[in-house]
Amino acid sequence: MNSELIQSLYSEENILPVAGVIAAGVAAKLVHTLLVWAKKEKNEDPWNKKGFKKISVPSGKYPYFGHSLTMTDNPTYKVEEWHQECGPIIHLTLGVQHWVIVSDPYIAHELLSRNGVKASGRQRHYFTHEVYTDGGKRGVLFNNPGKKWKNSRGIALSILSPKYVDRFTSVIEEMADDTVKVLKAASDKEGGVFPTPLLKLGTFSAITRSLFGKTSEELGEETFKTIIFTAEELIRLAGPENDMASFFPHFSWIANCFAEKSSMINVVNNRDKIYKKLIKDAIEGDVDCLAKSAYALKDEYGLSDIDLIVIMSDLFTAGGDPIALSLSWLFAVLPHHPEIQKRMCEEIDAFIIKHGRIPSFSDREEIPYIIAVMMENLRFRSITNFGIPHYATDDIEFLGYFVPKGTVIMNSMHSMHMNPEVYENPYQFMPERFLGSLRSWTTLSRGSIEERDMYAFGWGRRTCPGSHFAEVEIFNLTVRTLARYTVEPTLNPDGTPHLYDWDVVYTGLNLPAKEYKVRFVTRTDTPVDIPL
Ligand code: HEM
Repeated sequence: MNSELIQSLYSEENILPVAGVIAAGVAAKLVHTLLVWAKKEKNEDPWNKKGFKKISVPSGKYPYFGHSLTMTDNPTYKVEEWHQECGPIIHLTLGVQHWVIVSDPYIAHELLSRNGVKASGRQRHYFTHEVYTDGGKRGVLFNNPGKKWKNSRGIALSILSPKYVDRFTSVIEEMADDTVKVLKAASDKEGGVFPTPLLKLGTFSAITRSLFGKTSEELGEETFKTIIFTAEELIRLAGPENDMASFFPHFSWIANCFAEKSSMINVVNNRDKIYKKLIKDAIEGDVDCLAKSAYALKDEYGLSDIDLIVIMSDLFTAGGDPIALSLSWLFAVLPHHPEIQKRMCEEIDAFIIKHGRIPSFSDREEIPYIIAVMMENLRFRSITNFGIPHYATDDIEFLGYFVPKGTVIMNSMHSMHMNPEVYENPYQFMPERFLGSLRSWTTLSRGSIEERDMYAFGWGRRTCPGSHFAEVEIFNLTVRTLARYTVEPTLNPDGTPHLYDWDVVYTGLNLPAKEYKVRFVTRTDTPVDIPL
């Protein structure tokens, strides 16, 4: 939550404008608003329904503004604190919105998966609902469940399934090599590199190649930049800061002054123009790509050209950032654990000695330690705060609790992955905890709760459809880096290592690593030379 904006809603400057008459009017409206709200609060309290357990309300709740004034700029840590105070299920209020947040996987499963029919909505947000999905009519990411969403998600699940994605194995491997090459060159040039931006370019390029048959170079700098900018703007505009009226509807007149309506319209216009051309070029071109497959399925799923545009934009937007952020966390963590890195390199070397080549994704069972490190990395640094919030489209009764219709339901991803009831020594990076767990991320995230041991891909009917693509990309970039290089701390002027602390930057939906630098150092102990 943007605390400056919230503070400004509270500030005298905003609440009592200078002109006396306006001030009186505003004050009267404010009093009226608070009276109406107080009366409503008193009359109806579904949160204290008889016969149900009460969901704990953390400290720091103020009249009307609820917890919004105590929610810090980094809600991940604040929510973790609140879970420590109140337990694994908490009830926050932010203005008129009620949020239930869960840090226990079994409770999340009961609420979000077993009650999936009622708990799989997306909240009405001015930008995502009215503008981006054209009134809730299109796409996968922000659309509400219904026939259109089911069919859009059906197409996404089909084209992102192993059957389709594995057609691009060699392309994804080649593109991973390109990214590794760029990282190494940047590291050599400056004596260290902050990998996130280059990883983003690499993964966005792999996605455009798989979706539309064109790499970033083939698309041209201008178009590639516009796609990335559009995706990043979209994520920014989808944040709660841009929907203050739905938190504080009585103050929508102030919130409207802050709303960036023209940016919202621009983003959607850009989206339509770019993706229309990308899809057209893809279906007319000779190169195999996922947009072509989606186009071929379009009629069967009863979807129009504009539906396809929104689906493609959803996939690009949801897919690029998390892969790069997760890899960036891995490269931030590895220099702190040379013993882990050594074991990863030894495993890759043993595979290369046996097979004479770098492992492919289909060889994953032969390199179980690397698979365990990738899992531990997703657990140790969740790349989203709360996944994508769900919304109760009906009243839900579960495990003796009652969650009223209209509640925003979230899984506190970080708190869940750091829950000591679930993971031993959760603050330690310990890949061993996942050794022996060789199931793919897709099987894991869609499997039974008893079999799940990592929760990064969300819940129930809305589970991430891109988990296979993500796993293949992260696998290839990890293996193809460590087959040639180790990830080392940068050096201080006196030659001593400079290890960066790892910390997060809060950016709304995602949790990237704060800027750090590492060196990619050529290994001298590889069994054979694997040129790039
Ligand atoms: C490490 C990488 C990734 C992580 C951790 C991740 C995580 C998530 C999470 C937590 C959700 C929300 C699930 C929920 O609402 O319960 C989600 C949704 C989604 N993800 Fe991913 N994701 C990743 C990569 C990808 C990729 C590569 C793609 C596509 C190419 C993708 C496409 C989507 C889409 C379209 C949705 C919306 C699904 C819906 O609302 O029904 N994701 N992802």
